[in-house]
This record gives sequence, structure tokens and C-alpha cells, in this order.
Amino acid sequence: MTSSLQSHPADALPDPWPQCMARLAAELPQEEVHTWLKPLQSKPQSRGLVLFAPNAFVLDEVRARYLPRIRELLNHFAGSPEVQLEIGTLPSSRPASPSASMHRPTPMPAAEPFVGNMDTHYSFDNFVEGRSNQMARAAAWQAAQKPGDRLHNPLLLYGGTGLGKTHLMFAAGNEMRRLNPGARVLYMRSNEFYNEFFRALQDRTADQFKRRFQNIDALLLDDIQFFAGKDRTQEEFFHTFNTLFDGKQQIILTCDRYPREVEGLEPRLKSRLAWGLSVAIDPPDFETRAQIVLAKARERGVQLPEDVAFLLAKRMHSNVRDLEGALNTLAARANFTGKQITAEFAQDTLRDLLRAQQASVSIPNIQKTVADYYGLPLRELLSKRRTRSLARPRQVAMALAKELTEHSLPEIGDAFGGRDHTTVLHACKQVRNLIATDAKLHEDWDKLLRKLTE
Ligand SMILES: Nc1ncnc2c1ncn2[C@@H]1O[C@H](COP(=O)(O)OP(=O)(O)OP(=O)(O)O)[C@@H](O)[C@H]1O
Repeated sequence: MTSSLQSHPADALPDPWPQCMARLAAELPQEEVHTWLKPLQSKPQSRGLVLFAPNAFVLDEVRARYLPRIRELLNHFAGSPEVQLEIGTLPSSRPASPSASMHRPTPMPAAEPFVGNMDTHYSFDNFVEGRSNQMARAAAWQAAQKPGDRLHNPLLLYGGTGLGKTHLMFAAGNEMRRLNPGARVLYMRSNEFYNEFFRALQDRTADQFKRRFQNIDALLLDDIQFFAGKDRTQEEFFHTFNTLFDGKQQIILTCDRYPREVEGLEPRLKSRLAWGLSVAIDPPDFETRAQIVLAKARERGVQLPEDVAFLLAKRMHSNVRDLEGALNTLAARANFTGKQITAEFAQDTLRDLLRAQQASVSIPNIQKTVADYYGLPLRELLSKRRTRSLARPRQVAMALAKELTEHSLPEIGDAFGGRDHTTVLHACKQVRNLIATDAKLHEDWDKLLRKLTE
């Protein structure tokens, strides 16, 4: 694209992009912001700015979906709507030349026979899809269908613990091997990469270490936040990454948050991680949690009545691993005692666990968290005033109390300044409808859920 914007030393100009981003982040669902907008890098110009997208995929989406709004915001914050979209990274973070950055160890002896290490249990079939993970699932599926394609190489899956990132990563690797049984897919945890690299340095077998990555078709590297602050390992991984990327070998990575937010990761590595596709996995909603626990029970041959699945899904919202742990405990005790799993049996067996989950989410805690989130005094949230700026946050707080606690509608009404139970019911319905239709409220809901349950 040719520039109609006047070039200027970027350092000297104020960058309106952070303000635009803050506004976009408040307007759009978090998934969209992370996937399409956060990978952009900005370079202010004397009028407007240039936005660098890491690849054509991001560029096309930004152009099609967000450009008009970006122009409006730029006009508002910088007095000019001029924006130019380009593929690439900021000139300062671009490597000097691809060959200079590769540091290929040469010459290298032939690679050793490949030993696969996939956990074949994890598949797309036994991954339950819901609103919180459908983009991540689709991206992993695509990567498995066309490994190495620039649209999703590297593929980065990020999100909190126990939400299915490793599961999807293995599912993609297993699918690659189903489609191409000879595919050499290597799975590694980041701490293994670190340990093996250091052992290789000590034993003077670094070449052997590097050879592991030669001739593989895909590398699945789990939990790359572990590299934070480990400069030497990052440097080695940087070279490994370049070699794989240049060879069009698929790279799939997971991280516990968006990598730009991981302190101690080198900027050049962060920039490379954004070259492909980064997708968030959020905590599953109630329906998905219930479906997951039922699917896990079926898989293990455990007779789990639906009401018990709903009980677990309702009371355990933090992550899927804990949910699975609760199911395992129930199954083990049922097996041991020869009893059927019923709601009573579950309440009894998981008493302490459920109580611990419950204790962390109380109505006062929800009220305070919601008031802080919307910047309202708590007494206003609980007051009788019905202005819109108070009514909506109050409805959200009531709906959260219904979702996250065992209190009845009248109890919730009482806790919100003595309101009738029909008011609480109306709030719950209203919020449920708005989550489906209003992107901003949807995002508020997800953020509040996370604050209250993590
Ligand atoms: N949507 C889902 N469908 C089925 N199982 C799921 C789903 N999400 C998570 N799980 C299960 O939850 C457990 C934890 O998932 P996983 O290990 O993939 O989490 P993670 O996001 O990689 O966590 P960590 O960051 O702690 O490594 C696994 O047993 C996985 O099968």
C-alpha cells in the first residue's frame, strides 16, 4: 500500500493509538480485541497513523470490521481520521535480515529417528465446544488441516489455567497425524525445553538438542510464559522458532495470558508470536460446564444424573480441571462404597470443596466487585434510585448473585435493598438477553465472572 500520510520521526509524535485501543476494548468483546486489535502496532504520523498488522489475515479482518470505527476514534483523539494499514512490524523491531536472525547451526549431522510423544487421548471429538472456546477450537482445527499455513502459523492459544489449551493443542497434533500418519509432531512443555537446553549446554550436546527440531513437521510448545526472564532460553527458542517458521513447519504455542502482557518476554519474541493467529480461551459458561462434566462422565463410564452435573456446573466455575477433579472424586467414592451418585451423595462427598467454592463468592463480595467495576459507590448500587446508570449494574449484580450463589430470589432481593423476588427474576432474564445481544455487556459479564471466580 502506498502511503498518503506524511512520514515524520515517530518518537516525536504523540501516539493516539493507546487511547483508541482503550475505547475499542471497552466497546468490543475481549476475544475480538485480543485476536484482531492487540496484535496491531502503531506508528504515529504527522496526520493520523500507520497500523502494522502481523499478517494478511489480521489486516483483512481489521479493514473489513473495524476500520470505520478506528477512523472515527482517531478523528476524535487526534483530529485526523487518516489511517493506513500495512503488513509487518514496526521498523525497529524488524530483524536485520531473515538469514542474519536464523543462526542455523551449520553444518549439522543428520537428524536422529523421530520419537513421537503425542497424548492421543485428546481429540476434537472429546472437546466440548461453547461460546468461550469456539474460536480457539476453530483455529486449532484449521491449523491441523493446513499445517504451516501462514494464516495460523504460529497459532497461539492463551487463557487461564485448566481451560483446555493443552487439550486443543494435542487435538490439533493428533488430527495432523490422522490426516498424515507420517507427520512428525513434537510436544514439549516450556520447562522441558528449558531443562533440556541447559543440560545440553552443560554436556556440550547443544547440536544434538537443536537436531531434535530438525525435520519435524510441527512443534507444540506448552506454557511459554515459563520463558519469562530466562534470556538464554528465549534466545535459543527464538532461533528454533525462526528455523521452523522459515521451513513452514507448524508451531502451536500456549500461554496463560496474552504474550504482550507477559513481563520478561523479549519484545522480538513477542512480536514473532503475533505473526500468526492468537486466540483466547475464556472460562466456560454454565451450560458448557454442564456439558463438559456430562461428557467426561460418559467417557469414563460413570453414571452421572443430570441434576448432579448441573449442581457441579453451578457451584464450580473456576476451571474445567477442578470440575473434572470433582467428578473423579465422586466416581472413586461411588466405586468404593458401591453407592449410586445422587445429588445428596455429591453434596456429602464434596462438602468441603463445594463450601470452599461457595465461600469465595458471597452476595456482599459480588456487590462490592460490581460497584468497583462500574465505579459506583456501593450504597448507590443498593439504593432505590432507578437511573439507568445504576439500574443496569444493579441488574448485573443480581444476575451474578443468582448465577454464583445458592441464595433464593427473595434472599437476593432482600440483599439488594429489600427488592421483590420478581425484580430479581426480571433482572436475570434481562441480563441473559443482553449478554446475547450487547457486546459491551457481554464483556462486562465475562470480566466480572472472572474477577469473582479466579
Ligand atoms: N471444552 C472442553 N471439553 C472437554 N474437556 C475440556 C474442555 N476444556 C478443558 N477440558 C479438560 O480440562 C482439563 C484441563 O485442560 P488443559 O490441561 O487443556 O488446560 P490448560 O488450559 O492447558 O491449563 P494449564 O494452563 O494449567 O496448562 C483437561 O482434562 C481437558 O480435557
